[in-house]
Amino acid sequence: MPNRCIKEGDNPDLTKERKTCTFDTDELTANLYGSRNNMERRREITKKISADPDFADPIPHDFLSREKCIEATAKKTKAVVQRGSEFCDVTNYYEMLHLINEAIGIGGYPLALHYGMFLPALEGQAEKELTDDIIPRAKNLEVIGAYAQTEMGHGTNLRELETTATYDKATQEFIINTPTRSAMKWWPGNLGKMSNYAVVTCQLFIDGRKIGPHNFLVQLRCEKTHEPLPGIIVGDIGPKMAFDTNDNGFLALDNIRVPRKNMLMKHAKVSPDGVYTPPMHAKLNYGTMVYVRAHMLYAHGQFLATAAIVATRYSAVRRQGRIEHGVPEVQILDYQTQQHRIFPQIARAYAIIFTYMDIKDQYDAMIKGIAEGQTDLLPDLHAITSGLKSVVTHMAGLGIEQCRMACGGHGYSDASGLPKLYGVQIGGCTYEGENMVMLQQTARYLMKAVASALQGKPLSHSVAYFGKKSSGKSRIGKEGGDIAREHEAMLEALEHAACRLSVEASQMWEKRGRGGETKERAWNGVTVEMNRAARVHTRVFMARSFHRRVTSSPPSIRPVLTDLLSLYLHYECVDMAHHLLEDGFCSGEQIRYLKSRLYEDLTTLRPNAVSLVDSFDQSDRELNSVLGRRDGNVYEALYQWARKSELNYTDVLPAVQKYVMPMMEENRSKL
Ligand SMILES: CCCCCCCC/C=C\C/C=C/C(=O)SCCNC(=O)CCNC(=O)[C@H](O)C(C)(C)COP(=O)(O)OP(=O)(O)OC[C@H]1O[C@@H](n2cnc3c(N)ncnc32)[C@H](O)[C@@H]1OP(=O)(O)O
Ligand SMILES: Cc1cc2nc3c(=O)[nH]c(=O)nc-3n(C[C@H](O)[C@H](O)[C@H](O)COP(=O)(O)OP(=O)(O)OC[C@H]3O[C@@H](n4cnc5c(N)ncnc54)[C@H](O)[C@@H]3O)c2cc1C
Repeated sequence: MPNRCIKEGDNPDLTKERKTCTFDTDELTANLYGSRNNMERRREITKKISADPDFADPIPHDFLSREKCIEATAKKTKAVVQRGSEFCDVTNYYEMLHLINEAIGIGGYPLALHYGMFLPALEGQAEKELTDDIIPRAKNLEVIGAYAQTEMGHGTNLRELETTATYDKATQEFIINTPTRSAMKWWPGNLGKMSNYAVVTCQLFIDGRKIGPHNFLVQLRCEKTHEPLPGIIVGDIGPKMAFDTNDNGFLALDNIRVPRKNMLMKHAKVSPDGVYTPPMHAKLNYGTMVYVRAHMLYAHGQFLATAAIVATRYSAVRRQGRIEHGVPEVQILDYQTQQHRIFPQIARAYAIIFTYMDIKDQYDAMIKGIAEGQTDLLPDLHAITSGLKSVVTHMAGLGIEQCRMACGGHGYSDASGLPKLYGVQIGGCTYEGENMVMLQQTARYLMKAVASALQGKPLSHSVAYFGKKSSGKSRIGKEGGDIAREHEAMLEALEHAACRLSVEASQMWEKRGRGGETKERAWNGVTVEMNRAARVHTRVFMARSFHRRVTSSPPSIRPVLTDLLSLYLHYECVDMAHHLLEDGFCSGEQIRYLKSRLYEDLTTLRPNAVSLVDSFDQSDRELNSVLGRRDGNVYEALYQWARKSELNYTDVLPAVQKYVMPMMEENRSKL
């Protein structure tokens, strides 16, 4: 079967892997990106960018200072903006996303938050009077914006943000102020140096009454000189774990006046005479976060895919050790432990991307509903995206780390691309709401679902399975080799576990309440269990999404996807075996059966492993990894990469000349 990656001059082990492919890689790629046309468009963009001198990196960013990286990235950003339409349809979200990944990379760029949050906030929350003015200018990049919500002292607990916006009826303006050091905005991406505007989240005060967090458009810098405006202190928060090319910033505002229309008033409003009208749903002001949580699933699925590509290809190329005496050294991909480390990451990357597709459909339906005055889809979507954001970022982080370690010593080198990838990706556990906090949002929703299920009330989409009657005993291992029924048995077992954990957490919560604790204190005594239930529920949602996509996939790729789904479900069930065993729903024998099936899956997938990762269709530019390169010619490339280290510009380093050589000389002369 064709694997389109095969080319002459490639590492022979990789070519051999590609020849064992049992499916058409292009079919799978097209399925993953929605259509053949989308796949072709991605490839055209890659080809054009790779050949364009404006996007060439004579020195890899690994060897540049942060300032030099930012300069190189800003230059490329300008080229993308000015010449974007030469490469792609700039109005197409996915084409633009691909263009930016190819042209710039993942470490941040001056417009990341402008496009990722500033514009979405204005489009989703501002009303016409404001949008008519600012959105065309923002889209035209006459101005650049950030989303400034988090403060030094508060990020999670939005209710306690300290920045104030006080309405002045006399002038019909808001006065925006940073009252304390801890009230300084801290962390917002692209706020420090790039943006001249920001959407700033403030506590709204009218007539001395605190109303709660609302968003305001504030100009930060002069449009001509880019100098901060009077009363505004703004800068970069300094080096951090990754996102080197993003100027995450700080901001203090000294009683800055903005006109009334600068409040984002699509949902909540303040009239000229200071009358406040609440939004039709209390949390519509938090809509930008729901948007990002939904869309970041795609990015994190792709991050995990990158790591899986690197680890799989490298493991096919690297030969070390023997499985039996007297035979040549084996590809490390033949070790069962290596397969067990890497293959679940391949499956999880597919699962995350497929889940994103479902969530995107739900998100679009929710937005349509809001436009028609209905918010009924919001609570379910908020609950499931809070859980998915948390589970996916954590899963992807663990997966990338496994892939990095699976590359041995070279995985520790920046040449692999994996340390940087991990640094960027793992930020997702924190931003858009710290994971432990967001899981509690899901858990709250589960508690309501438990109550509804007990009362026989209707259940919404993500928790509909709470209404199913459990069979009491799992059917795992009893389906006589019928793979579709085996999949269903595993899904049923996971649903049973999620439902049981939710009910038990609810009972623990109630029990503490009956013991005299307030609801809130009792909640804090059971949050570990609450979050556990939320995680399992979220993993059920992902498993169902994956299952749905596989069973509806074209017949040509369904067999390989079914193998991948088998591995995914067996792995998930073994990973959550304790939840399946705890109440006797599954027996020890059934868990042993799942493990043996998982080991069979590793062997089944082995011939298709490289082709499955090739199907993610990430280019060498996107991978940015010497170990993961498509042609597999790793060792020569590794040496050429190291030669570019600034330590190798001279054979004798100035530091050695200045300190180390004299020290050795002194020691020699002492003898
Ligand atoms: C587009 C592509 C994406 C690319 C990604 C670009 C990468 C760039 C990298 C980084 C960007 C990072 C940006 C940021 O981090 S911006 C800052 C993000 N900050 C947060 O996420 C803060 C997290 N905190 C919160 O969201 C909230 O404070 C809270 C939800 C934790 C708690 O809020 P609170 O007001 O205290 O509410 P309650 O818990 O009491 O809940 C009340 C009620 O409201 C419901 N609810 C809460 N939030 C929402 C929501 N967003 N939508 C709908 N409903 C919501 C909640 O469920 C409760 O419901 P109830 O039980 O029925 O009462
Ligand atoms: C790379 C990056 C980019 C960012 N970009 C932006 C941006 O563009 N705009 C912006 O406004 N912000 C941005 N942020 C800030 C980010 O949104 C916050 O850091 C994040 O929401 C977490 O909030 P926090 O820092 O207040 O964490 P904290 O809430 O202080 O978390 C610290 C610990 O306390 C725990 N904790 C806190 N509350 C609870 C609770 N109720 N129950 C149990 N445990 C709790 C947490 O679980 C965690 O373990 C960014 C952050 C990063 C790292």
